[in-house]
Amino acid sequence: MSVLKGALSLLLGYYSPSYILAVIGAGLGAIVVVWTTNLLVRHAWYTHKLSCFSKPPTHSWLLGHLGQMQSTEEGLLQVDELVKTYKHSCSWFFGPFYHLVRIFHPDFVRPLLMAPGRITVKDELVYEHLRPWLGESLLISNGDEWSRKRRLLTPAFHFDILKTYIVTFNASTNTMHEKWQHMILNGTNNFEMFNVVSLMTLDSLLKCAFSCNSNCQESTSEYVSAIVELSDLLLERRFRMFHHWDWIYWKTEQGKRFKKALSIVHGYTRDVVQRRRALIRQQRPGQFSMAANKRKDFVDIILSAKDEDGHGLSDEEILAEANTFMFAGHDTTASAICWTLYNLAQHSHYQERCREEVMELMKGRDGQEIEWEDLTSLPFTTMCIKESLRLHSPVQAVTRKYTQDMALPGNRTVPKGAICLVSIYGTHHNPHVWSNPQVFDPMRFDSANNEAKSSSAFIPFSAGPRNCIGQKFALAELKVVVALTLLRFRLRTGVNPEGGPMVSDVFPNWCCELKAVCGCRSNHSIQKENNAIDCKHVLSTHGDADPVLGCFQILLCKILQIACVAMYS
Ligand code: HEM
Repeated sequence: MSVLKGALSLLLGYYSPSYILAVIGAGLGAIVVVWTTNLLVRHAWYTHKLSCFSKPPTHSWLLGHLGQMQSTEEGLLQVDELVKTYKHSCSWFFGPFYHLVRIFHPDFVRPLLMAPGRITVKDELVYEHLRPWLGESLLISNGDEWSRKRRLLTPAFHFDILKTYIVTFNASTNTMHEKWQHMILNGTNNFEMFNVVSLMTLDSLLKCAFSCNSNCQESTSEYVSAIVELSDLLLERRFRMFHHWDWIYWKTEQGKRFKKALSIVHGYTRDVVQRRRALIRQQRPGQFSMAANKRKDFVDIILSAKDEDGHGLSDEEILAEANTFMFAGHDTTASAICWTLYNLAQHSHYQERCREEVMELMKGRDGQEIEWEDLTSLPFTTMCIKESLRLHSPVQAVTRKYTQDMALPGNRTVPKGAICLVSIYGTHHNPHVWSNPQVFDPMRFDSANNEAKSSSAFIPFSAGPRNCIGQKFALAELKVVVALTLLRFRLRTGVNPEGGPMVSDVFPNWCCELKAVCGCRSNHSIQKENNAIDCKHVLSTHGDADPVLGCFQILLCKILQIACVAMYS
């Protein structure tokens, strides 16, 4: 500061203030001119390079499609129109700043998603806001750092580990169903299903990640509330233009709330990791099995992971991965569960067929526990889950950049550095790929059907080296929750108590009429006509109860997509 003052007084001794101001003004002007020229040259370069892609009409040559992409339901309907017109891809630009290629056909998706991890980069525009929460985690990192982490984390999602989580999925679902049951018995027949299911998936993840019984489904947990708050705030930030700049965001009320929730979440995870690390230090070398009677959780496994050189992850890295596990796993799975239940409520014949499949599986068993081996014995239910993931994919798009030019069919090239937006929603709704794409038809996934055969046509978990590491975890949980729900409850779309449309095409606020189904098949029959049930048992483990009609509202608009926004889908 004193140097600056000294220089200023020296200058003032030689030159008049107006002369100095003029020089500063000229300097600033020159910077603006250089910056603008650079921007316009870059804009012209990308416009030229991307001319091999069709371009939907723009507002102007400079502003392009700015303001045309919407983050709402209309935005998704717009994608439906886009895929009808452009078949596989098109180029977009937001002013002279961002140029992107939107991809929605398997032939174009494949080369991009299957490209080696070392040339694939997650672009900052979409993923940067996750960094304060997730740090340099698997989801965000790139290049060698990403491939080292992927190698170290893959064992945590091995079948042998996932098998042990099935008990947890059953237990968390039972807790949720007990809640539904109590609500029905207490005459509360309207509730928002997404929040309830979301708490259930958080409950499961906390048990699988940290062996933590948070009881978050029954009582409020500071940690879980903070995660929900962070998810909501992230979504909100995407839609407020000025909040994209950190130096503005951290000064806003939302930014302060974000920081507060962040300190709760990080404090909790750090505490778990440090305590577990201390426990390992206390044990003799080679003794790392935690306690023989304790099931290994996610933190145990990543604490013991070592690369070829014998190096493991640091505490900060483990913290980042544990936070990512919670972030990436809860809303996505909750959304997939809710959509599946919604689609089955809409199509009672499919619902009944799934229920019969589950009941057949459970025939003659004492309890109502779905086991690991059962997951392959629910073929039709699995087809319904997959069809839900196609029609309503929880993550609607992923974005990528590449460190080299990428060749696409028809002699097209995506220049290095351009943003590629792979629209999962667009690919799943593309009429050139799927016949009657808006129709819920589980038979598409019948093994005799060729429609879903192209692996890049069905990509709810993305594909290639950077696909979802948690997909088998998610599918296992989905099957357990859907199977147990159908075993115990009958779902039917009901009447919206607030009036207005029952359901919209993309993000439904739907009301579900809920009836209990008797689980103890051996003693009771279930009358199928008119959804009436003549059995007094509801959950065989929870005593007698009158099956009461229930109605609850589901709000799915709040789905937080992993690191991608509907805005770009
Ligand atoms: C139905 C549920 C789920 C869906 C639809 C889903 C979807 C996806 C998608 C589309 C990606 C790619 C994101 C991108 O490229 O930007 C992804 C990545 C990822 N997912 Fe999932 N996911 C689900 C559940 C889970 C669960 C349960 C976990 C963890 C327990 C998880 C952990 C991850 C991680 C760590 C990545 C980053 C992988 C990498 O970059 O190497 N996901 N997920």
